[in-house]
Amino acid sequence: MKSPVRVAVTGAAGQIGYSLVFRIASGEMLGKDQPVILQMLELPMEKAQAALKGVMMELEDCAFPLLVGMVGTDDAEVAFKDADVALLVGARPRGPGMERKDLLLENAKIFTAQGAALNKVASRDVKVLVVGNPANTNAYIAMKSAPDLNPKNFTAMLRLDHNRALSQLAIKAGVAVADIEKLVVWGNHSPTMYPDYRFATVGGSSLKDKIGDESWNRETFIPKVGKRGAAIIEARGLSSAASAANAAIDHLRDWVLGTDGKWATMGIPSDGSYGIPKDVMYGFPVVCKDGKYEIVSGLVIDDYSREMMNKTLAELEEERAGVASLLG
Ligand SMILES: NC(=O)c1ccc[n+]([C@@H]2O[C@H](COP(=O)([O-])OP(=O)(O)OC[C@H]3O[C@@H](n4cnc5c(N)ncnc54)[C@H](O)[C@@H]3O)[C@@H](O)[C@H]2O)c1
Ligand SMILES: O=C(O)C[C@H](O)C(=O)O
Repeated sequence: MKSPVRVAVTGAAGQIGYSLVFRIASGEMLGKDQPVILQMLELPMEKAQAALKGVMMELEDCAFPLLVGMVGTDDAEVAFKDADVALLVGARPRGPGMERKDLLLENAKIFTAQGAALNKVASRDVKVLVVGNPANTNAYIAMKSAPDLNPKNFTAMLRLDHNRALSQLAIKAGVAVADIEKLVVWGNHSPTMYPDYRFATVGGSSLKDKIGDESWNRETFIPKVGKRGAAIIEARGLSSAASAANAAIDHLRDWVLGTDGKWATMGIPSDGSYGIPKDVMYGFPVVCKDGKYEIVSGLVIDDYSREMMNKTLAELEEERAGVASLLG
């Protein structure tokens, strides 16, 4: 029996949390042979704590063999104590008519405090995924608030965008999602993101050539993926939850267990690759192995792609400037 992994989840009683914690406890994220201890954080308000208690009762009622411990708390230092994995989901979601960046200052304070708590009590190898919006900038804030942890331990969720793009491409090309490889979504988790299938293959040949429709790429595909979150809010009256939880599971599973040479998209602090300034939390194509990610290098960036990558970069830099005063 492997020793248990401590998984912290913030906002565990929220919509995404409710779709997420049961799948973590069932072994879908870290493997069917990996015991887990769930350390769940919720706001100190009575209603949030009562809801968390209810989630924990349901977790108990599932009798998951891999769930060997549970903590429910309103104290970040308790939730993050010795955490090997931390999913930072808890934040205010946007409603109809709002952009993700409207949440910037409101949510920034949460991630400053949580970054500091991770810095203080989490495992030195903790793998952090920020889901709460604006996810890239929140991840940047948490990273900067945890000076004793390796910045590479902090990531932002672009995987939902990656998965959305995969499905749209599969539908357009009439192929199976599972047969598409080498897709990337560059930049920010916002409508400026750049889903890029220039390198994508299906059964080893070019997906771009198979689709052969550049105006669909620019006028339909890119905006559709970029605005999918808003379309879900419009349709459901609530932001995406099950698909977001699913993407979080995919992101961490790939990071921990590896991608077997395949590409995934992760929001990570730039190392300067592709002209993206160091430390900007940006969506890159990565390959994961042995619990580490590496940026896929050597991709040719054409003029249109450069323009798109710069546009999403400019937005991230603007968001970063907007929270600079909080980072001291
Ligand atoms: N990156 C992505 O792809 C993606 C996708 C979907 C949603 N999101 C974002 O995820 C976040 C959560 O969405 P949701 O639909 O689950 O929202 P929700 O309101 O249903 O749940 C959020 C939960 O977090 C809790 N919470 C708020 N502040 C907290 C704090 N400081 N500490 C601990 N818990 C806290 C709330 O009590 C609530 O239970 C939102 O910011 C949303 O915009 C991101
Ligand atoms: O769009 C949102 O506000 C929620 C989430 O980021 C999404 O992409 O579905």
